[in-house]
Amino acid sequence: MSSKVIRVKEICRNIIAVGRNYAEHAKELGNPVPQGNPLIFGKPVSSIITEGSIEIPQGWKELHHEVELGVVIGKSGKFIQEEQAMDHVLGYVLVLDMTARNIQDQLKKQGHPWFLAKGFDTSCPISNFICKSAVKDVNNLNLQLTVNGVLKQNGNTQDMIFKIPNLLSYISKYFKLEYGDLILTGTPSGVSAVKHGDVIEAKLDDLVQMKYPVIEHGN
Ligand SMILES: O=C(O)/C=C/C(=O)CC(=O)C(=O)O
Ligand SMILES: [Mg+2]
Repeated sequence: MSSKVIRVKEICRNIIAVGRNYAEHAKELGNPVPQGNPLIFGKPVSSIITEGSIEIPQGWKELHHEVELGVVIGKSGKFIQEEQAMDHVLGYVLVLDMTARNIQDQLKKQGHPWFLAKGFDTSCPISNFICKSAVKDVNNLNLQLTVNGVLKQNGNTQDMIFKIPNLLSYISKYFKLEYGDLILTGTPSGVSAVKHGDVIEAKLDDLVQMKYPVIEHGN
């Protein structure tokens, strides 16, 4: 499998995202750290981009970057046991869970879903695929993100509250995981707003890096 190029955008049929999975990020937004079960939400597959620009819808003011480890499912499964969960992983991608924070805050106040704030076109830029066998320890991967060369996020997967086997086991109780599905595992602290003309660069250890310019419609 390692020699095969996997195009995640072409095989992905469902994106399931985890929120508040790093305590420092939950705290920086004034949110409680999840107790018991992970916080789950969705993004549409149409939000994935693999090249081009992140496009801010016209007039949106507070678009935050969230760098995250994405897990790509290789084997379908329902009610996956934690002990077998890693057998269902094909590999990984680096992901930006772009989030319109002010819109998310309004939606939260109204008790509405976050879908608009997190699911608009271009809100899920991803890197090239990384084969599972290329990753020595998925629980010790550095996630870094810069905006215009300035370091904003610098986290490590060792700080995830819910680790990958736990997440896959929990999610698969309610959603049958299929080949190509993408699981976003949450962002470390340091999220901040970007604007037209900014350039976001992110890297996952020395495994992969990616670069996305930001544009706003109407500029
Ligand atoms: O609850 C909030 O205000 C915000 C939560 C998130 O955006 C969660 C994430 O997407 C994350 O932690 O990565
Ligand atoms: Mg996120």
